[in-house]
Amino acid sequence: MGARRRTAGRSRLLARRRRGSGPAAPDDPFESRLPELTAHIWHAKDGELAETGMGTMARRLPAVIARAAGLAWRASRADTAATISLNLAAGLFTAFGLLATTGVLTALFSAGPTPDRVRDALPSLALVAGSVALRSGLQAAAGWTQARLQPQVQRLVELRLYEATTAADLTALDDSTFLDDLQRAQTRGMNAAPQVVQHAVDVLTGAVGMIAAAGTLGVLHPLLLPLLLLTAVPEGWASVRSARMRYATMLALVGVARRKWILSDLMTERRHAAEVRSFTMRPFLLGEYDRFAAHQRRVELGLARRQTYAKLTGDVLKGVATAGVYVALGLMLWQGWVPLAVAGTAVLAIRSGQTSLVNLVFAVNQCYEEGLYFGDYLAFCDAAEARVPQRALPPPDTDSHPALPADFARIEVRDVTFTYPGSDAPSLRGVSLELRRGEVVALVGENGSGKTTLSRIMGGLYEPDAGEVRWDDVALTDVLQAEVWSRVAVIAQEYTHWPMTARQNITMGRGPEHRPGEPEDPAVLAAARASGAEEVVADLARGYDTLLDRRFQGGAELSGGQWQRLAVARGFYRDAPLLICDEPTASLDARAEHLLFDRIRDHAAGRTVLLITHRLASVRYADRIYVLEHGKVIEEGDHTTLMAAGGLYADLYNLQASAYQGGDPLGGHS
Ligand SMILES: Nc1ncnc2c1ncn2[C@@H]1O[C@H](COP(=O)(O)OP(=O)(O)OP(=O)(O)O)[C@@H](O)[C@H]1O
Repeated sequence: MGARRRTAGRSRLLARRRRGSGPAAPDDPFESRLPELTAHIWHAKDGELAETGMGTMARRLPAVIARAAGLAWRASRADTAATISLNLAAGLFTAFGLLATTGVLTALFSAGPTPDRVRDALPSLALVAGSVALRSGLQAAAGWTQARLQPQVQRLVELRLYEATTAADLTALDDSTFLDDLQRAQTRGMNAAPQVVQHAVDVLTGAVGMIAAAGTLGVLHPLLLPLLLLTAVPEGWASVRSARMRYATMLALVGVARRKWILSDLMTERRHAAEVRSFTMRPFLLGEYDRFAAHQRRVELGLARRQTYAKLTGDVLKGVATAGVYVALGLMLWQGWVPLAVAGTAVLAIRSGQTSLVNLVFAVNQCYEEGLYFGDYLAFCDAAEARVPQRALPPPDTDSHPALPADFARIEVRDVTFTYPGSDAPSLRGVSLELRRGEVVALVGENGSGKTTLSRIMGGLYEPDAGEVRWDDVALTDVLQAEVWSRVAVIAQEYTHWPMTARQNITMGRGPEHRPGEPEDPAVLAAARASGAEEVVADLARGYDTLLDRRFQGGAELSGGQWQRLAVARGFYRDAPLLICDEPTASLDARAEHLLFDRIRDHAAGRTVLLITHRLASVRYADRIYVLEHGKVIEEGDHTTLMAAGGLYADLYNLQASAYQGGDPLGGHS
């Protein structure tokens, strides 16, 4: 008794601990220390599916099939037409074979000596054999064309999505709804497309098989038709019920499955590997994973049990229905409504129709499910295409868009205002500035003041909500995007570590193709020398041909500063009249940083540079400095003027200078 009370007390204590920071209950995977998760894209449609009845499905199915057919038609007209006609022809021969069977049975069941009866049956038997062989050949050919269709459909849907996402306005990719829809379309919807086509063809095959069997029965005797339905309904019911149970179970396991994905990502991805080890996360992660996996196993074992019951019930009902059919057939024979040969053929037709109906019901279910995800994909593509700016498209006639002037005198930012989608406050409010040709102009300001946003507007990545950027008298928003991007080189604050060779990381797919053994492109060498990437490449095993990604064999990994030198080389290589450098030295060592600013000044000869940096020692030589605060220009002038003004720039500059001179940075002026 006392022991039981102690145990109960301990359980309460454990439960309290679990509610706090202790380990969660092994049998309750939802009492976890991981954050609560929303429904995952992979299962986003399960709820909708679980609640949709067969009637609704049947009503909505034609639209899904029409979309699948349209897609297949665009992917390959020949294969689509062949798939449909081969399936129809196979159905025709199924019916023909069944009808010919009556001839065989009639001959066999007629009076007379057996050899004569067999001889009489031979022509019909040849017809049956011929139609079975033809049907098999047609079905095999249909399978082949169907298999050919799959990769063509896949290619079409992938291309459409990537064409839209790479051309969509950059602000679309700042929009969380757009990103959610993209993820769902990419990870689930895109794969659903070939599945929908496959299941739509299965629906067609099942329907054709059903119609063939039903047609045969109708020809034999109209009363036989309801018998087909009677036997097929229980099995169809069991298969749909079992599929529904699977969906309901998947739905119940959404949270668990998603957590398992997250945990498996944490345990296998290279980017987490060092922290998993240094923070000794292994037992925690493995323990969490095991609890979720154990729960999932329990639920799935329960599902297997219930599915077996459903199948058993279906089988019993099917047995009862089949017995009913035989009784009905016996009665019809007894009454002389059908001859014995027709009854024999009817049994075969009913069996064939039964299989087709079960396949049909299953295909309808699958087609509908994949159709929901495919609908997501289509909706996303439409939305993404609507967000492709006119200026991204190739011009219908070249005169409709002006070119940027080759020898501009100045670039002017006039009264620019910009708010990110979904943000309440504007990131830029009436910003105006000017860059004369050949100048180095610096943008300075505290974190979040709007420097990167402004540089993106000047680089033609965002369009301002109000105001404009002009190159002499040409407004940037009138020019084709590709033209703007080719005239502006950007060394971005956040740049991509392209999983490509060192050379490709500099040329970015431009310039002459490099063949093995050929001398290096002088432009690549010059950009690498100016940026300091030359030393990085010299240390690589295969020089410019080294693949910069450890995930591939022979791939190399670079340090943060080494990557930054390559990113700078990329900007220098693109010989554009305007160079935007957004924090180009954040990861560089002191010597590399000093050298880089010198080289940016050299590079500027004849070009215009917009330099964004927090290293104020490097901006003192800029021709003009603009100071941003909360999206507004609050100061402008050269270093001397701004220092004399004693405003924010002077404060920030003195703060940095005093830190180097050993003064008290918090005191400001030492
Ligand atoms: N993609 C985005 N979506 C919504 N808001 C954004 C986005 N990018 C930046 N912002 C907001 O816009 C404001 C300006 O950001 P921006 O990156 O231009 O500042 P910054 O001056 O370059 O800062 P830092 O010195 O830290 O690089 C910030 O308030 C930031 O939160």
